[in-house]
Amino acid sequence: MSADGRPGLLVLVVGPSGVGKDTLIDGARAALAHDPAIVFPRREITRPADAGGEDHRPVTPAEFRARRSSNAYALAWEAHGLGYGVPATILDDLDAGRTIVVNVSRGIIDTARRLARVRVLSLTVPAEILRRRLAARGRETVEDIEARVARATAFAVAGPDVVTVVNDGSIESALARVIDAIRSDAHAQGVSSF
Ligand SMILES: Nc1ncnc2c1ncn2[C@@H]1O[C@H](COP(=O)(O)OP(=O)(O)OP(=O)(O)O)[C@@H](O)[C@H]1O
Ligand SMILES: O=P(O)(O)OC[C@H]1O[C@H](OP(=O)(O)O)[C@H](O)[C@@H]1O
Repeated sequence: MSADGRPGLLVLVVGPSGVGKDTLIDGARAALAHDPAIVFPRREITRPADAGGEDHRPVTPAEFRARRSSNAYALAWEAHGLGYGVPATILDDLDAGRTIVVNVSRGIIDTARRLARVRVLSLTVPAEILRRRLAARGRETVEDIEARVARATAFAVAGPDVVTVVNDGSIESALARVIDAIRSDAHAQGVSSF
């Protein structure tokens, strides 16, 4: 149980843009769909619904600001010129002892640690692979891709609750590691490379 008494577990999937967070979360969601104790919340983002990528709830910048100030988000941040919010309903799930799995900015890890017991899944790959993956994904312009690669090293992710997964091999091998880390309730630690 966390210091604030919430019995659930908050699994934060973090890492630079293009590292594979959404891909691995999608795979884990499909593999764990039978388990009602594991929740994959839908993020709210100031990005059009048809931009590609995850199934998010699109909000306007004004709506994002209003919802953020009325505490509709348990976690909220801005990155890449966009606003992101994780709905406050995750707090009810954490109170009920569920496991939440969500893609968040590396910048809000400490804030999340004050909400509940946290396990950080820190995904990494070398910058050249990031650039190649972002270009192949095709959602951003060349300028945006360079800005995202530059941001890759903007944060240090550290702590006893961090599990590092190097996603430079097959998606399947990284997914197996991610699913293990979501399911195992003991605090796993260390680095796995595939
Ligand atoms: N192990 C892998 N091998 C090859 N390609 C991969 C691997 N993991 C992810 N990819 C590909 O890399 C691209 C980026 O992955 P994804 O969109 O999941 O990254 P992300 O971390 O969620 O990025 P962002 O933060 O920008 O949303 C996708 O096209 C995905 O298919
Ligand atoms: O660099 P940091 O702050 O860790 O990550 C910032 C954001 O980058 C990605 O955004 P997107 O889904 O590509 O728009 C992640 O989802 C995260 O919200």
